Amino acid sequence: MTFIEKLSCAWEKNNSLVCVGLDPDTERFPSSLRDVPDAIFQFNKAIIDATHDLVCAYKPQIAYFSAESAEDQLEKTIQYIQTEYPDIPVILDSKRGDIGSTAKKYAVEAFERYKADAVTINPYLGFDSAEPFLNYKDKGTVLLCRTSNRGANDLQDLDVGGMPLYQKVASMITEQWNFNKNCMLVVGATWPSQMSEVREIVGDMPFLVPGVGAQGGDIEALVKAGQTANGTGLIISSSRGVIYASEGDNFASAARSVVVDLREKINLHRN
Ligand SMILES: O=C(O)c1cc(=O)[nH]c(=O)n1[C@@H]1O[C@H](COP(=O)(O)O)[C@@H](O)[C@H]1O
Repeated sequence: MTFIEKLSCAWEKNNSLVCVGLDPDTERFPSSLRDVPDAIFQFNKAIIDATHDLVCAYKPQIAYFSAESAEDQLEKTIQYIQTEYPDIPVILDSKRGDIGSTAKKYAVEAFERYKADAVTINPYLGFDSAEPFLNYKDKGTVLLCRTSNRGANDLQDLDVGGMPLYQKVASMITEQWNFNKNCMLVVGATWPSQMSEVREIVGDMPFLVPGVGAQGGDIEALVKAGQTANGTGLIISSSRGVIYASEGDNFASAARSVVVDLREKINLHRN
């Protein structure tokens, strides 16, 4: 099964466009997890067990693991999802981007070491930097297009021959990079009008949409701007707003409540 097929099944099975971002910051863990040797894995496991029937994907962010020398707990987290909840795809957020020879190794890291179903990458080194990822036909490659942060417009809006750079990125990926139909784009929830412009360019290509919750993206606006005709096409990701809904021992049940609410708010505006 390809990544896109797995994602489509998860959208349908859980009636959900919600992705939970796993950005485990040990300083925000409840005191009961403070001196536990595999605390990061235990934290993630509790969040995953509490939300697996409500989501279409999980997105672990690699920096939260590597900063703590805890790559083994990233491997364990991905393996746990794939064993216990094999219908839910895992998007590794590592935003890699380098010359082809190095990119090959990054692709091996994402798809063979971590066995992620999809990975985020940075397209700004051009096609040869993305190709090693795109050649994994059954895996997904998520390319930065219009990021959610305030500084997104510093470079991504620059005029490149009559159109902003993010639109050029969107059309180049659609026309030239998507030969295995495994590309997706990051389009931040905080930019609904840019999101509808990108949707016009790319047809039904799925968007990874970070920026709801802690970054304040407007759910109604983004769903209306980004969904496809059949009410899907979006992987709407929230990390801090979900996983730190409570910093006490009830963090997992608090996370579940937030995801229930988020899924409902999103579904209200789907076609
Ligand atoms: O690729 C991403 O996931 C990403 C792209 C983007 O434009 N903005 C963005 O916030 N992200 C990631 O999405 C997550 C957002 O976290 P919260 O703001 O806590 O929901 C972080 O892991 C970011 O690294």
